[in-house]
Amino acid sequence: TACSSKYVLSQVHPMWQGPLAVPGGDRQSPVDIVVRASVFDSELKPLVNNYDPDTCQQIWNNGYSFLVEYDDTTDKSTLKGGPLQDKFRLCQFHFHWGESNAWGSEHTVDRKLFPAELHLVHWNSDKYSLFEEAVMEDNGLAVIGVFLKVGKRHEGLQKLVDALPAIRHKDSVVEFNRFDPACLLPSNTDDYWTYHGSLTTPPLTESVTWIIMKQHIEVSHDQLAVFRSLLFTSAEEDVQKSMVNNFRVQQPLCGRTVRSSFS
Ligand SMILES: N/C(=N\S(N)(=O)=O)N1CCCC1
Ligand SMILES: [Zn+2]
Repeated sequence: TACSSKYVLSQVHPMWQGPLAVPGGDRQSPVDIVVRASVFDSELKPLVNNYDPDTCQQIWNNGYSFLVEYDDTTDKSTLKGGPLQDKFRLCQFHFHWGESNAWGSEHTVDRKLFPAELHLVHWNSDKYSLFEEAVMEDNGLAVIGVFLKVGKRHEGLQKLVDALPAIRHKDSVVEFNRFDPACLLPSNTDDYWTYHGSLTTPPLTESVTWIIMKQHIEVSHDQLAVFRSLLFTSAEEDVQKSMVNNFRVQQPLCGRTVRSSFS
């Protein structure tokens, strides 16, 4: 099976040229969270997010998603608690979404797909001094996943949506300041699932402690439509391609246990 081979060839993904061999390959992401198979762990603590809006630096289109990047040269925007033993620094957040509201998330809950998923990427600053180091280590990264549903307009998201037309093309970047990513978290961050997995885009390294929020956030149809107005392609390319369906196919659990912080 895909779990036993030393090198698993991840599915040929339309966004990346050709199959990608992944070292190990038995703790890949994303996965389907089977609620009835998740194990309640009373040792799991509440998350402690401490984000400083002043560390927000820029928003840019990297040709796969759009990223909001934070200054991670000091411990100003941090995550600790939850399943984590160390302190982690926020370096960026980004989203994955579909061409329609029927799909778009990377993780699923009992096979339920959401129209989009937010990822807040942090790296272990107690153990490493750079993201590039941490990304290679099995306790190097922590990513918070939040599901998006279509409903009422998200006021906090609108500032970000208004910046997107300026970064329509791949490699475009604009300055973006004073954005507090905590406004994108659901009201309840005590209830989450957690498991050990990987990055869902290259380098696909198996260095991520995933923390998936049970409670989703709501954004409006129009806000999501602006995500879909972004392009995978740079301004120079003659064929423009809409940035949609930028999610990875689900990966085998390979015997991993998904724990829950709630019963
Ligand atoms: N794939 C990633 N994050 S994700 N989708 O696994 O959260 N990243 C690639 C390099 C920096 C973050
Ligand atoms: Zn992601």
